[in-house]
Amino acid sequence: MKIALKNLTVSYQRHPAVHHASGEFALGDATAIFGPNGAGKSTLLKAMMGALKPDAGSVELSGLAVRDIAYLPQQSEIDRSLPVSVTDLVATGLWHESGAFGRMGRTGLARVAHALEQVGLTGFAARPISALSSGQFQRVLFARILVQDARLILLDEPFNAVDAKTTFDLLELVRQWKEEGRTVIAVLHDYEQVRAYFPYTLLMGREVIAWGTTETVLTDANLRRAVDRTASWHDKAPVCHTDEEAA
Ligand SMILES: Nc1ncnc2c1ncn2[C@@H]1O[C@H](COP(=O)(O)OP(=O)(O)OP(=O)(O)O)[C@@H](O)[C@H]1O
Repeated sequence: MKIALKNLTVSYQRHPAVHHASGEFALGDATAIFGPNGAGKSTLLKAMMGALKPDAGSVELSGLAVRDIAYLPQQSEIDRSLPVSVTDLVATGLWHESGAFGRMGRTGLARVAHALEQVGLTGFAARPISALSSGQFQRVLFARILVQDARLILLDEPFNAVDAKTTFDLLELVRQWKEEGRTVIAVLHDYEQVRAYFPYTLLMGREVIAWGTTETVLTDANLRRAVDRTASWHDKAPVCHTDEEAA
């Protein structure tokens, strides 16, 4: 198995948001993607799960099938007005086993119930998702990841608008996933969370500013460079002429 970026450039209207990123993620461990607003962190995650097509370069996910990848978008990107229950939503994590419109058997129901128990939401199974608080909804999304049983877990700002207790409980799940040998890659803004739970960090500033162990990456000098690089890349940055075009 290998999870790597190879000279990856991802653009919006050909203006690069992630520029020539290369490197390899630590397998069976947790890596934080860190950097200022607009540094290209979400764009990178979306490219990794295949929602955005690279302009150049590639994401190498060898040894992983689509079903092995779980992706949690930012809460602001999820429509919570859908008339579905907590159980319905968590059960969508089983789609690769039951099919998109397949019936969930007794085992599936038991797995959903167990996942809800693990995230502290026993008793919430029948609630509509529209009636949950932000923190409860985030617990439901983590339960969905639990039933999906993915080997690669991509999380985009999973603790935004989530209280301290919920954040702590969900970070403990990240710790559990690491112990189970899963690879976790999360966009985070909280320095302390990164230092406590994420042994590796990829620091972005539209480009890779630094990538390695968290203590070597999160230095004042690197953080300053990430801010400077991001600020100098405004949205009218020149169209990226890729290496292929130049050749
Ligand atoms: N759908 C889009 N269309 C055009 N430009 C976009 C789009 N999404 C992001 N961008 C631009 O790409 C750049 C990187 O955005 P991205 O969301 O990846 O950054 P980020 O590091 O995740 O930021 P934040 O911490 O604020 O979430 C930003 O300058 C943004 O303006």
